[in-house]
Amino acid sequence: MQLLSATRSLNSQPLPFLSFSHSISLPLPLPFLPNPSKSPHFPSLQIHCIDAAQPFDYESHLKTRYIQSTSLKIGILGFGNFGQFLSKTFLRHHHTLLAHSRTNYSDVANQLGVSFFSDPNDLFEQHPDVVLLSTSILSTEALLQQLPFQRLRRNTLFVDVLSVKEFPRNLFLKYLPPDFDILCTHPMFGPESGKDSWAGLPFVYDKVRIGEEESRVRRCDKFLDIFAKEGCRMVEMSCMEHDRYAAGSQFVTHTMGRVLEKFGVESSPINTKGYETLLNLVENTKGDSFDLYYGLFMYNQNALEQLERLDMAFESIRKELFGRLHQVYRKQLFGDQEQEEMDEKFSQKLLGNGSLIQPPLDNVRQEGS
Ligand SMILES: O=C(O)C(=O)C[C@]1(C(=O)O)C=C[C@@H](O)C=C1
Repeated sequence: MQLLSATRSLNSQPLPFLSFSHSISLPLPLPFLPNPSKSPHFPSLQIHCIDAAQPFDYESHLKTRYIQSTSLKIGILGFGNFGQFLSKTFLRHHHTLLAHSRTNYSDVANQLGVSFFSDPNDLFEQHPDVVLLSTSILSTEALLQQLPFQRLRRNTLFVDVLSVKEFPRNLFLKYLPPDFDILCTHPMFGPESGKDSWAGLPFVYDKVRIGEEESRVRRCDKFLDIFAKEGCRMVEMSCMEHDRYAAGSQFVTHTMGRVLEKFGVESSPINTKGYETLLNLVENTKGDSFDLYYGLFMYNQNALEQLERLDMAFESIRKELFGRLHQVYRKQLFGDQEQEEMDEKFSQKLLGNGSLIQPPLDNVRQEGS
């Protein structure tokens, strides 16, 4: 079947959804195109015929319609490393992005195809569907206190991607107008761990407050879909549960990374695989700001307990090591019988008050000398 298309000559726009092709004379009437000889608006319209152009155009038309129906206007507050990292993927999913940050990131934003606003008033006047907080944990409350919510549409969806969850949840509930929807999320990855792919990486979310209207439910789902389509492992859990798990995993990871950095691990010519893992851990933790680490500690109520557990675990390991060492010395000095008695006493002491028993090395040496 021969299908029709049209082009207009220089200085004019191509007609929407019509393709270019080679010219052939037209025996058919064209009810949907203006007659070039009669129309003053299309002075030099040329009519062309092509094969099989229409299905292609129809497809692209459908695609455009699909993108329009699934695309969101997302305003990102905080356009540092993490905000930029997320934007790249959001853009691939054809969402429209607006950004605001204290620092002027207009050049980076331009390069990415994101509209940058140095004033949040201007961004909010664009009426984003979603406002995404990608701020540091420490600056979040100060920012929320200053935002001109009145410039937004009445039921805007607020989302955060902070590494702690109860804290932003409570701030949202405190500062956002009651009509706004709230989705708290935590992508358990970042610019380093998610640089090649997000496939299989956990994405935690809690629909804290989503209105019942279909459009609001759909808007939230469209946002979550970005991560689902990237292959993330979608984990719905309460903010409280998240913080409990994250203190025992992410916070402990960052702590160990920082401890080892202070300790001064260095590559050697005979690195084991395990040691390389430690070196990588230090590298990864170094890449994250101390503000992030401090935020993980200060704004997750489970973090202190985990720090204390780490301390206790370290002491316990020391005790185990020095306990054995002590046994070896006693055995050398007093033989097996004495050793058995000592073993019993020693383990009772350990179990008793759990306090650290200093290795009696000096005593042993003195006794032996
Ligand atoms: O990939 C990175 O760059 C990260 O540091 C990601 C990392 C982490 O691994 O702790 C840091 C912050 C986010 O909350 C999630 C994960």
